[in-house]
Amino acid sequence: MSSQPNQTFNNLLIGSDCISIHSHPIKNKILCAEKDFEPGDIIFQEIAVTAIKLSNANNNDIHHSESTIFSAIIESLPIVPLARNLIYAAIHLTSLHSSKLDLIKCQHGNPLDKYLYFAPEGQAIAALTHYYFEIKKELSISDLFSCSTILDLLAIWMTNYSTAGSQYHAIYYYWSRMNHDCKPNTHHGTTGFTTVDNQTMPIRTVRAIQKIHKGDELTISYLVGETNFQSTQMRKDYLSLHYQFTCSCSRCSTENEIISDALIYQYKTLEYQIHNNYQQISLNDLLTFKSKLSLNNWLYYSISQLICTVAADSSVDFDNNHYRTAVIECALQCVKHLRNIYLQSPDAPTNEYYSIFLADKYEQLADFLPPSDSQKISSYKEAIKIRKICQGKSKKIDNLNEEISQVKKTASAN
Ligand SMILES: C[S@@+](CC[C@H](N)C(=O)[O-])C[C@H]1O[C@@H](n2cnc3c(N)ncnc32)[C@H](O)[C@@H]1O
Repeated sequence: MSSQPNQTFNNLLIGSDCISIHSHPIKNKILCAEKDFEPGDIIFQEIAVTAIKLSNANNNDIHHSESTIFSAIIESLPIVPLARNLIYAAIHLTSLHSSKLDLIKCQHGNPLDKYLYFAPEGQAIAALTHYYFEIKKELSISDLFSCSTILDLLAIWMTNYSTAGSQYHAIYYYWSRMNHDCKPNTHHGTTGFTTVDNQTMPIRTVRAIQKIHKGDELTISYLVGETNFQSTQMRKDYLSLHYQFTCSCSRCSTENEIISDALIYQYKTLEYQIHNNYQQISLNDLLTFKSKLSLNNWLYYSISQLICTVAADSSVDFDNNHYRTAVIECALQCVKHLRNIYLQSPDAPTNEYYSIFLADKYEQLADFLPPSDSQKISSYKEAIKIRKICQGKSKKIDNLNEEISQVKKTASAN
């Protein structure tokens, strides 16, 4: 099921001349950059083609939620959101206007067969198949939708959707064309919602996290949390199981596998040492390790957390002042690097999670810096700025302002 819609579709808010879709012999379609980008640049911003609201109660976006058979299936499924969401997605797809369906049909979908062996996805698919004719009758689903059509659409949905905030799953015309790389060159996030035809639609923003040249493929990481820190083989197994491809990115290539796995091992060792015995970590180890991380944001983010932990632990007897200053400096560099990537534009944080993390870290590190260090004030200011941008999510702003004036007084007295 791969065709191109014949009408022009443009849900891009930013970047219509920055990206293009191309064919690829292995990956099917790929998204490419039409110009150069620096880390932190917005590449494109897009409104979803369609989205479903996931909460079971008061689900206005699912028109057919009163259906008895539909509710019965949902109730009979295991209490696993994924299984329920699949049924919601299937029913949602049959309620879409044909022009939207055409847009979705041109996306790539991996076969669903493999899911039949897994719970809960398999149970959802089996329940849908089993009850399909009753559902169809009860919901007056058009004859255009046979059970196999629905399963094809569901395959596309599962291969291409993304969560948007905590309540929505959505499909995007451009974003859903982005392939995986274990060392991706972009970062993405839901940066707002808008209303289209009385439906809530998420807005997705994609930013560069590496230098990108015109013609480069734009990639994201499909790995979640801890999978980023697994060995090459484990990452490959995960991607093959969930997305049905064998990863051949630079981090997974044969030449880099050993280096990549050694880095992960080093990271794990460092994490263990930091949580168990600070004194064993030499500053050199820390700095050398940090210098290797520049291209992987997940590691960068995690190492920032670890280094901040070292800097923050007041129980550590930092006899060696030089060590302490260097650890704080190292942590500040990490935090600044992350700030440049995730909050490049000073008035538009892309991701609340990172914003709060960064504001907290700036504040924490400022606490540790001596009053004579000019970075103390600038770090507090950075924390305040980020929190203010987050629309006053922090209650600490006033305290911080007071603290800054105190610090200024102390610094000028020195
Ligand atoms: C969200 S879609 C990405 C766009 C897709 N290539 C297309 O043609 O529509 C995800 C699917 O693309 C393919 N894919 C993604 N990353 C890949 C990679 N690094 N190598 C090979 N195939 C990949 C897999 O089939 C995966 O299930």
